[in-house]
Amino acid sequence: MFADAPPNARTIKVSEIFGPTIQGEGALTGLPTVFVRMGGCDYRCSWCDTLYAVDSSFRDQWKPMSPAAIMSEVASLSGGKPLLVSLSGGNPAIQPLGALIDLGHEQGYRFALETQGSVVKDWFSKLDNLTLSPKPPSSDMETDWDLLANCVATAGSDTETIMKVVVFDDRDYAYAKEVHRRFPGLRMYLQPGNHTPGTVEETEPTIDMSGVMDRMRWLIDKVVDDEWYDATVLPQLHVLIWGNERGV
Ligand SMILES: C[S@@+](CC[C@H](N)C(=O)[O-])C[C@H]1O[C@@H](n2cnc3c(N)ncnc32)[C@H](O)[C@@H]1O
Ligand SMILES: Nc1nc2[nH]cc(C(=O)O)c2c(=O)[nH]1
Ligand code: SF4
Ligand SMILES: [Mg+2]
Repeated sequence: MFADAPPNARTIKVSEIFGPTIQGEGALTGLPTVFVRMGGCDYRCSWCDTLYAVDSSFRDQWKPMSPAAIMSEVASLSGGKPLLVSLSGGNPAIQPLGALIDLGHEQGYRFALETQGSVVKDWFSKLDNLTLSPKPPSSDMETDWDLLANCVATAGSDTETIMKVVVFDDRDYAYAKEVHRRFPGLRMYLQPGNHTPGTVEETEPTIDMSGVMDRMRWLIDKVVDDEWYDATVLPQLHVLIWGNERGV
């Protein structure tokens, strides 16, 4: 299990590294990317689609890795050619990722990170792209608006920061509008929720694709009827292609 260096302050807990695939969500949708998924999360969203990187029963599958070991695996997947690396989780903001980003940048890679905005790190300013995905009411999580604003401020102007809100219902839609009201300068991405994301027992269940499509159509109608013309509505492209499959 501990093939890498023993855990220390710079060791990163990794659930999985996979790709290249396409980025399936948000502003970078369609771009070839290698994913590095960190283990552990300070949230527990009711509909989380990656419980294997959240629930502590999977902890022994999260491998402590050094930045060099992670970049070596990324390079072996990409054939040594620099590309976009997407850092996700779990909440990747819990991990010490500054040295990893520095090392990857030296080698020509670019870094995007997805986080809910509940933990702020000074290395956010090193990222090329930051996707903040604050959680709407259907998740059963509470938003700390000050922490979210702090994430935006810490990332600064050299990082391209966007907001991506998952929407299941009318209350979630109203929440997304509130995010936009508070952060009018940031592009808003609306992502329809997948209500069949799996459980701790079954991490790759059959997806209700027609239900996901129904929600996508409902969300498009909602945005158009509301004349919210600077919002971008996008499905989880990888989910449309591969359903709930892991590692794609
Ligand atoms: C699994 S999370 C990991 C990163 C971070 N913890 C976060 O939530 O932003 C990556 C993205 O997947 C979204 N997501 C998780 N479960 C989902 C579901 N059932 N339907 C649609 N999007 C989902 C999250 O909202 C987030 O935008
Ligand atoms: N292809 C692909 N795109 C993604 N965008 C965000 C993902 C995530 O789970 O964070 C994800 C993922 O797991 N796969
Ligand atoms: S914050 Fe992200 S990883 Fe954590 S439980 Fe919610 S969706 Fe899952
Ligand atoms: Mg996912």
